[in-house]
Amino acid sequence: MIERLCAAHPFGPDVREALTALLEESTRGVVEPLDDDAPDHDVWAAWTEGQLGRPWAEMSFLWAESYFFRKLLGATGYFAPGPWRGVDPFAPMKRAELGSDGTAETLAALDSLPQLADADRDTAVVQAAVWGNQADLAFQLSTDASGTTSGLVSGSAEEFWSLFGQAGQVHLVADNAAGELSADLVLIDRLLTTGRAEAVVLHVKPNPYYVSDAIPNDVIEVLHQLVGSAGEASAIGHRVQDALRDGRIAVRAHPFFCAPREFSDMPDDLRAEFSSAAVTIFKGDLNYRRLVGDRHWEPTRPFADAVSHFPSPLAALRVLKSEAVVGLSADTVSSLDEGGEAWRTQGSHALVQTRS
Ligand SMILES: O=P(O)(O)OC[C@H]1O[C@](O)(CO)[C@@H](O)[C@@H]1O
Repeated sequence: MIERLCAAHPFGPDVREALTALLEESTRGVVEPLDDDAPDHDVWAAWTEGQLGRPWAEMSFLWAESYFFRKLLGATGYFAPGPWRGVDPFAPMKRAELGSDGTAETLAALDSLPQLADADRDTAVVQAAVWGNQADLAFQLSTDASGTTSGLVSGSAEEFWSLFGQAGQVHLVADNAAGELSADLVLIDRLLTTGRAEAVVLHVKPNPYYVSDAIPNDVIEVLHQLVGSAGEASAIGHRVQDALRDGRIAVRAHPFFCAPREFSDMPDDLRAEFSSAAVTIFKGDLNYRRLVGDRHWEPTRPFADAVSHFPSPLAALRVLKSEAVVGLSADTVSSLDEGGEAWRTQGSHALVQTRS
């Protein structure tokens, strides 16, 4: 990742040295404090309490990844006065994905939506939102993911839609930008146009994170792409734009979304927001880890038990890329295990799980 960033940006010696030092620290060293005075310094001081001086190799996966991305931003000068302030170091990679043939094909395929019967259209937008999560640049950098799809290990589009009764405020906790976020905006448009949601809050990351995670600027980029496309993609883009203008869609970026913490530890203000939601939709693998707890659970543990801490009805739409998984039937687990594939981690299986 660091090599890719140095190839993508004309960083000077100071930034390159800071990135090399981060590579050394995170692969062979101990956890060092932040050496910048960014506005989030104090909040990170609390999150790093008791962790400084410990070898990186001993830190939990979730904690280490979040801290790594925070340190990486510090090293690129994201928080410091100078030319790199506020520059998303992952923007070239996200832009390449957004402008790719794959994304263009996905957007062109939206033209078939208006011809579908309502139920089929419902299924199609949920499937697109689930499998859109395959397009994750951090995962592609760390695995040899082939992009093949093997189906849902749990749940269905029908289960997802059964969560929605009377229209209320729906929250969507987004994951990746570009292709995945396009599919999320299509889902949001469906929620609003079918009257299942009267308003939607779209939660994105406050800072660049996990390479391709969406930040507020990515919402604008994806919207431009939709509006500038032809056919149904453009129609959806215009409807989403109108909904942003009249407040039916709000975009928020709470600092907790880049925290090395699970959702059971979320701060009171965020908990209060979710408490008023009719439904909260969680996208992606990392949000799932943070939702059910990033542990080696028995995969048959009921999903409702694992998310009992969460204050609103919820749905998780996720491609499996890491070990944590719950809510599967014993038969599903044994047949997946017998298949001999790395089904939990290779990004070829997905799930839809809900709790009303
Ligand atoms: O974008 P997603 O679906 O949250 O996936 C990110 C996943 O990729 C990884 O960074 C690498 O496998 C996981 O740690 C993480 O859960």
